[in-house]
Amino acid sequence: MKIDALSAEIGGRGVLYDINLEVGPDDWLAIVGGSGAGKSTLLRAMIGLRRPAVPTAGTIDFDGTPYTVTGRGAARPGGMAFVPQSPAHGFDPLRRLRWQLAQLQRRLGARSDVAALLDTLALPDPGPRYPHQWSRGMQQRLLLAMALMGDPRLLLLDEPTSALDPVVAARVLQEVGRLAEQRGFAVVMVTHDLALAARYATRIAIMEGGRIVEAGPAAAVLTRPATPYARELVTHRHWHTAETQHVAV
Ligand SMILES: Nc1ncnc2c1ncn2[C@@H]1O[C@H](COP(=O)(O)OP(=O)(O)OP(=O)(O)O)[C@@H](O)[C@H]1O
Repeated sequence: MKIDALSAEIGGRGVLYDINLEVGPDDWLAIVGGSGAGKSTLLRAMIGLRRPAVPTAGTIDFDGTPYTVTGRGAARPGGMAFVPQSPAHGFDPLRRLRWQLAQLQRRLGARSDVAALLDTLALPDPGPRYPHQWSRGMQQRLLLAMALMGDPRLLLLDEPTSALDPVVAARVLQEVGRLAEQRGFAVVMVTHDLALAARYATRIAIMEGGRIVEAGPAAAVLTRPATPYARELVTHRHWHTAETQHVAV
């Protein structure tokens, strides 16, 4: 994916300014930054969602198919899957999980082995349960399984571990990494947690005030931060990165 000069606003107020970003087929990009920096807005723009933020400029090219994000009814190409931050935004609360899984399977055709995916993500068969009868963490993992059922080439994760305890979070992200390698998809992950980005991402983009203030290979951003905000984020930490072990800063 290549994003060129993307800007967006909510109710006339700018929330993204001149975003330029590339994600390669084998990348795991972490978008890091404080609350309100625009991380979720950027992720939503990537997948073509035009609410609440409306893109006002820019183009996005995915897999060689450029699409203008500003046009009305701008259609995004297939091949992307999005897992929202809150499971409440992913499920119909009044339908059994089993029914929701079956609907998706029907729509996609039998592209993935659902039982194997559930097993990989340490989930039982949902049986007759409704969404509220599963913990938020289980719901979030089920949304991830459902995103992977469509065999995406790009998986977009918004705060994927926010509902998970640290042990489960590590296991889930490890599985995502394994599946990404096995099935050949790229990952874009929004997170507050720079340690998480350091552990899994190959590239890191740091956002502040709707702008990307720094982006590059994870090891470079973590060891040689060029901007004051990035320096503040990474100072006095010992990071384990996907590329290097024990990068001492
Ligand atoms: N529904 C909304 N209505 C009005 N403003 C919004 C809405 N959603 C987001 N914003 C504003 O857009 C800006 C970017 O928000 P966004 O959620 O993208 O930030 P974020 O970096 O993902 O934050 P967080 O880490 O807290 O989720 C913020 O200033 C936020 O207040």
